[in-house]
Amino acid sequence: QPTIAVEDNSNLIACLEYIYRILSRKDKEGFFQFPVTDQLAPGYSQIIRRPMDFSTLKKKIHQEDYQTIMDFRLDFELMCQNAMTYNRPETIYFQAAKKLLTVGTKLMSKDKLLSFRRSLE
Ligand SMILES: CC(=O)c1cc(-c2ccccn2)c2ncccn12
Repeated sequence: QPTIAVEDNSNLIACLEYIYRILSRKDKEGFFQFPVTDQLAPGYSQIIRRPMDFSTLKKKIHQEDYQTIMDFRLDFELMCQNAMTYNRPETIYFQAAKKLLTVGTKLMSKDKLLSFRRSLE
């Protein structure tokens, strides 16, 4: 009776939840908690082709859409880049995105992930 190999993603999900919580708490103004609406940001859905926000990141973690921390990091970076594409550099949204991106990049830096992965071996 062949056993179906089911990936045990529980460690990965616990890691992603931990990283998500740290980053989400950095967004004190709540700018990134939910999808940006065209009411808030005129023309947003025409300019930003792949919207992303913390509520979507969280949903994808629990839907097990992320196979690695790097997959999650790509969506996190997309969320910050969107804000730095739509909003002008002098806006609070652009500056909040830039700060958030710095925190996330440090938290999920390549060397950190590498040493973490080695610690699991
Ligand atoms: C993230 C982003 O680009 C954003 C969030 C918001 C936002 C999010 C929640 C409450 C108020 N504003 C926003 N408003 C206008 C233009 C852009 N934004």
